[in-house]
Amino acid sequence: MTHLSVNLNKIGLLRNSRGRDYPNMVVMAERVLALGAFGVTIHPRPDQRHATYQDAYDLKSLISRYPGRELNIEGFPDENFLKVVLEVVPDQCTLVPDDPNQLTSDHGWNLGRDQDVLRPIIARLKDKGIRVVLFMDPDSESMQMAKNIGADRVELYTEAYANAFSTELENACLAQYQEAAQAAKNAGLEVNAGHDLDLENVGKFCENGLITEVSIGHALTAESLDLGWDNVVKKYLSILTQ
Ligand SMILES: CC(=O)[C@@H](O)[C@H](O)COP(=O)(O)O
Ligand SMILES: NCC(=O)COP(=O)(O)O
Repeated sequence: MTHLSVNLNKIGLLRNSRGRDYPNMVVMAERVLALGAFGVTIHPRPDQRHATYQDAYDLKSLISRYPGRELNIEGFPDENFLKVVLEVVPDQCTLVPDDPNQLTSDHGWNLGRDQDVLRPIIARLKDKGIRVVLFMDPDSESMQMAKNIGADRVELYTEAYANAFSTELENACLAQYQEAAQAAKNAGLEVNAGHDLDLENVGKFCENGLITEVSIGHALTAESLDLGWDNVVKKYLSILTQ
């Protein structure tokens, strides 16, 4: 079984496009929790184009009413982001090496270069009891270093898998991810995954039982335009609990 954390970034994008509080982030979050999702994720970027820092506080209030469910806040650990995370104290914080002007997340950490910067940041978050996840490419060689600098989990960046799915490259690509996931487990890390996962490709990715949690938002929101929000969430939950 793999936990589903619904990424609400695109709810924030739609909300922000009209300058009103509709759709409401907390209402949409509570709907997925009521359906059985394990948690919700937001990725407040420096320009707050979609999820905002205020959303983090609001979702923390919500999740505190759902014992056993989790709030995951993703982002680049600049001082504004860290201030919010250290005040909100989510269950999990996923550190992502994004530049402010990136369209979306498109790479994992280079720990050989970034380890000395990350180590004290990880320690500050863990001192508050926050589980720390590093957003990583599927590189088996980097998993022990992720553990050595204090990470609790890695999140495998799955865009390459999504692109390979249903092509002749799928099996080789999936094997690389499974090798990286096993290397992470061998290093004492749990394994999350996310980016461009969808109803078609998520089941194959998680069937090996190595993935603790997937965070899914973009495709889930787009699929909801055809199938309905609640129906899509139920479909993901059905796939992930098989
Ligand atoms: C880290 C990652 O791959 C996603 O969680 C990220 O949040 C996507 O960000 P956008 O929703 O801004 O594309
Ligand atoms: N970390 C991945 C995530 O939270 C959602 O990514 P996507 O499903 O919006 O591509």
